[in-house]
Formats: sequence, C-alpha cells, structure tokens
Amino acid sequence: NLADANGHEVRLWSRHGSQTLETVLKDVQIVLSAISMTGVRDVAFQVNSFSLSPETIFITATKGLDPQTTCTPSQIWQTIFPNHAVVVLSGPNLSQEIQMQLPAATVVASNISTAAEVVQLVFSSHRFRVYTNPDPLGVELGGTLKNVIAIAAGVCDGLQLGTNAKAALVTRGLTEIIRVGNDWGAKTETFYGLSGLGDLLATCNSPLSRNYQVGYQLAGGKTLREILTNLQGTAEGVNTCQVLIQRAKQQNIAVPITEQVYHLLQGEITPRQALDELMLRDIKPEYNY
Ligand SMILES: NC(=O)C1=CN([C@@H]2O[C@H](COP(=O)(O)OP(=O)(O)OC[C@H]3O[C@@H](n4cnc5c(N)ncnc54)[C@H](O)[C@@H]3O)[C@@H](O)[C@H]2O)C=CC1
Ligand SMILES: O=C(CO)COP(=O)(O)O
Repeated sequence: NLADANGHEVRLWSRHGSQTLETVLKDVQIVLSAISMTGVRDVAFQVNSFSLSPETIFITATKGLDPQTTCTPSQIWQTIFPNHAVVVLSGPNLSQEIQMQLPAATVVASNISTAAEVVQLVFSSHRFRVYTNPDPLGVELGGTLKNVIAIAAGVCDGLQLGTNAKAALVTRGLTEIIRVGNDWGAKTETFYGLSGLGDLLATCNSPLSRNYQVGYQLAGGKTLREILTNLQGTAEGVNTCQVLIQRAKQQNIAVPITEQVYHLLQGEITPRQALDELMLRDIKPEYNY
C-alpha cells in the first residue's frame, strides 16, 4: 500500500487467493516477495517457470534462513534468477504500525545500486523513509538474526528481569549477530544501522513482534507448541535459531545467547536455567581487540 499511495499499480498474490501467480506477474516491473521462509524456494521456482522481462527487479522482505543450505532468501532468489537484480528490503518495520500509517524507516540493499535506487523511489514517502545500502547480505542477516535475540528479549521481559538485564541481553545479542555476520562476509557497520540495531530494538521492545511473543509466553510457562498454535503469523526466529546453531557450529563461532534460546525452544531447559547458564559463563574481556 506504500507503493500504491505513490501512484504505482500494485497487484497482490497469495496462495489462498483466486488469481494465479502467472496472471498476477504478467508484465510486472518489480516482484516483491514477503513469503515466510518455508515457501521461498517453491515460489521462486514457480516464478521462474513464467516469462518475465530481463529488467524485472526482485525485492525480498523475508527474514529467515534455508534449513537445507543455510542460504538467505536473497541468495535463493539470486541463484534462481542469476541475471536479475535482487534487492533486500529490511528494517524496523512492524507491519501493524506501517498499516496504521505511523512513521517508519527502512533499508533497501543490492549489489546493483541502480536497482536499490529504483526501489527507494517506489516506496519513499513522508511517512516511510527509505535508505539505500550496498551490503545486501548484512541487511538481510540483521533482519534475520535479530529474531532469535527477540525471543530471548521476550523471555527477559516475561521473567521481569529488569531494564539492565534487557540492555545487556540486546547489546550482547548484537555482538553475537556481528560475529556471525562478519564470518559470513557482511560489513560490521551495516549491523549498527536500521536493519541491524534498528530492527533489533524494534522487535526486542514490542509486543507486536511475534518472536518477542514466543519468548514472553515461554517465560509465562506455555509450551512452544501452544504458543505457535495461537500465534497470528510466522515467528521466523524459531527455525532461524536451529539453522544458526548449525552454522555457528560449522564455523566455530561463539553464540551463547542463541544456544540458550535453542535449548529453550527444544524444551531442554527452563527460562530460569537459560538465564543462569548465561550469567555463570566464564568471565572474559568485553571484546577481543
Ligand atoms: N522486511 C521487513 O521489514 C519485514 C519482514 N518480515 C518478514 O516477512 C515474512 C512474512 O511475514 P508476515 O507477512 O508477517 O508473515 P505471515 O505469516 O503473516 O505471512 C506469511 C505469508 O507467506 C505465505 N506462505 C507461506 N508458505 C508459503 C508457500 N509455501 N507458498 C506460498 N506462500 C506461502 C502465507 O500464505 C502468508 O501469506 C517473514 O519472513 C517475516 O519475518 C516481517 C516484517 C517486516
Ligand atoms: O521483523 C519484524 C519487524 O521489523 C517483525 O517482527 P516479528 O516477525 O517478530 O513480528
């Protein structure tokens, strides 16, 4: 509806709607995918079976990781469409607030700067400020990895651990995200921007975040199954956490908060035990300069 308000013709497709994907995609200039991670590969393959102009730009807004390959959504789109521009759109963008037309900012990132600039123009308005960025991987990983920390933040608030604990958790969570992101090839500065720290702050502090809700309700004693059954929409952090643990092990990266979230989601420990595990780790310098 942001693009619509800027005078663009917008067509929507959902697997539950009546129109076929092929009809909706006929003669389009831009394709924006906001499918949950589990559907990205299937839908991208479907799209690839239709004839699209080589100028068509793909935008991906999905915040997840592929369990089989650990690939990001943009890597999946780019592999299937090697000759098209792919733009990552990510930022502190809780959808209910955007629908209420509250002001927000976001980031559009691509290896092809002209494509990012086109997308920036399509969505920019007095209530939605869009920045370009040349580090699509960093932008995408910021939006994806913060979901795991948002689960931990929900636990922290659910247990009423206080503002100091929350600040420590979010800050050390960012350190963890940067460690993983740097190893993957993303730039540190990107994680201090809107798509990293910005989105981390939004999701770790808002009951509108599904990932935060998962953590909050786990702290309240519900099981993951109960929570997911009643949750409106996708909490990508649940699957992302598993993939992240797998990748961190492979790459030998320390991700202590993610590890505790993982054990908690598996039902192996209680929220209080997760807290104790984190607080009683070996003492160490804040950074290894
Ligand atoms: N880039 C950004 O700033 C933001 C991105 N997100 C991300 O966008 C994605 C979607 O979020 P929401 O719309 O809130 O989730 P949602 O759960 O409300 O919607 C997911 C959509 O994906 C569709 N879907 C799932 N599997 C599919 C399949 N196999 N084939 C076709 N369609 C399929 C569902 O039908 C549904 O329409 C998530 O990855 C979320 O993390 C969410 C908020 C902001
Ligand atoms: O990514 C989001 C906001 O930027 C949405 O967060 P949730 O997926 O946790 O609701």
